[in-house]
Amino acid sequence: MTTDEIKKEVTVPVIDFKPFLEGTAEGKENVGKKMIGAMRDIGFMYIINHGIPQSDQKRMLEWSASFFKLPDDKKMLCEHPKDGAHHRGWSAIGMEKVVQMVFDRAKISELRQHPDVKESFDSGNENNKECFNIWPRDEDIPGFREFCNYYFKVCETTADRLLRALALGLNLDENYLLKHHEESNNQLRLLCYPPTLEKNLREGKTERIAAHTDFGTLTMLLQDDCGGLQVEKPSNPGVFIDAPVIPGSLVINTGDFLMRWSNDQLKSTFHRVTAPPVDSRTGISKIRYSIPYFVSADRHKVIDALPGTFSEQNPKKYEPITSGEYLAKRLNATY
Ligand SMILES: O=C(O)CCC(=O)C(=O)O
Ligand SMILES: [Fe+2]
Repeated sequence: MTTDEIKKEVTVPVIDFKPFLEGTAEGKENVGKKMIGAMRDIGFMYIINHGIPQSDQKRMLEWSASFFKLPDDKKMLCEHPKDGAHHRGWSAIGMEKVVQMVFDRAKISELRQHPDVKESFDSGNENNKECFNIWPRDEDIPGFREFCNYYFKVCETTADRLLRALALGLNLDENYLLKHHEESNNQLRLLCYPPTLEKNLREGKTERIAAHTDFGTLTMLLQDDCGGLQVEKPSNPGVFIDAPVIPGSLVINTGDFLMRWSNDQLKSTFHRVTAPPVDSRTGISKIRYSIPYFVSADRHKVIDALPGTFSEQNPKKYEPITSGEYLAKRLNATY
């Protein structure tokens, strides 16, 4: 498929990353400008020709399916800690409720009465001793840990390239954003949404993932062919458009931290997962697998509004902050 053919079908822009990978100064800057344009307009984009082999994407989805098919007693051995800040390991259905900017305990409990119908498994940088990974036993799923770590690294390389493109698109030094992403604080999340009654999803009686924004710098999402991802129209709050599956692509979206860092010039947009656009004959939406990779900045480096995002007419809106301070506040409200 070419970008022109895809453009007719979708509203979230499709950006071809190939010119960046080819490496000419002009090609790299053009891609960066398009990405920044998408982040300013809608906060979401598809990236095609991002450099992650489709065979790796396919294998990661297969490993994810194998993991979620393990019996619960095996998955319990790598259970996500109760401490909300340690985002590693397996979360059973109903453990997590995505809660948007609510910090009041009573209110969070109330919202959790309608849990998101999903299971997840989180892993991160294998060398991080503080926020260590929590794996299933190797004998229960041999090769899983190795492949997750491999795919994590592949995503890391791609994330670094995206950050370089974005810096160029902002007329900054190519390494400007990378210098804030040296610790690899990223998170690989395997998600499994079990078969669910479409009627309940459409009527909002159950949620796959409720409308939310992501916390960090940016998210790179791989989705299987189920569908159901929707993105809020910035021009029309409350109205969501479908972000249909484009095989082999990555869906990239701005996170809240980058929005703040850009003095709100780049949008972190609400998105959710609901029933796929087309009704099935059974009335039951098939299982959905998706794999977001959350890119986060170094925890202890202070950020202030990016150069070029503020002026006398458009002053800085926020105090300087570290990513650690910012994320701690957000994560504690989710778990
Ligand atoms: O499952 C999806 O496609 C979306 C996941 C998502 O938005 C998230 O985990 O933040
Ligand atoms: Fe998200």
